[in-house]
Amino acid sequence: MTQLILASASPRRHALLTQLGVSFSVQSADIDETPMPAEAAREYVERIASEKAKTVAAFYPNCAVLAADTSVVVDGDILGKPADARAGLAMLARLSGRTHQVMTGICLIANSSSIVESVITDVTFAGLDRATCEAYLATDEPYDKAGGYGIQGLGGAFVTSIQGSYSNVVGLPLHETWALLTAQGIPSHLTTGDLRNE
Ligand SMILES: Cc1cn([C@H]2C[C@H](O)[C@@H](COP(=O)(O)OP(=O)(O)OP(=O)(O)O)O2)c(=O)[nH]c1=O
Repeated sequence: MTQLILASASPRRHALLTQLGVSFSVQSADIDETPMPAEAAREYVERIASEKAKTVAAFYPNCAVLAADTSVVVDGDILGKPADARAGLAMLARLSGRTHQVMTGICLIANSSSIVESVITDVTFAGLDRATCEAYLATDEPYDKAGGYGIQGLGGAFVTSIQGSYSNVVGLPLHETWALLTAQGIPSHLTTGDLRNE
């Protein structure tokens, strides 16, 4: 059976793939994530996910490799991880009281082919005051997350509604990932009926 590698250092992605009951190992891919000039958000997350997968696949040609990239998108602008509290404050101010998109590109290299797709979730934030943003930025939660918030943590308090996949916001859309893996013959507990570890 083909071995699956998750090309990611993200603990959220590890937890989500584990949730699917898929056997995998982990190799992080360190790549330059700078957007190209005028690159559209969807192209960007798909390109970065592909580059992460390719980087790891080059070392493990006989394995299947899964990678993802998540960005927050507001008015077409791509928000990555805030470098510091000042950048985080600017991001939260842009997200306050409105709807933005969270886009995740996923790439699976398996059986000599590379498949890439992206999933979009609309996330609506309540209006945030400066003191609340500053209190949030004093925690360490925002700094390793696109857009400077985590819906699965304290940042969930800012979210009034979402439309689309929740797991996509956290970094790996479960349904689409499962469908991609299944199409390439990579089994999960759903294919094997093995729920003993759940
Ligand atoms: C919006 C949002 C993002 N995130 C996370 C998901 C991703 O891990 C991260 C975006 O950064 P990414 O560059 O997509 O991923 P990463 O650097 O964490 O991991 P790797 O490249 O090694 O796979 O933001 C949340 O955990 N919650 C949220 O609500």
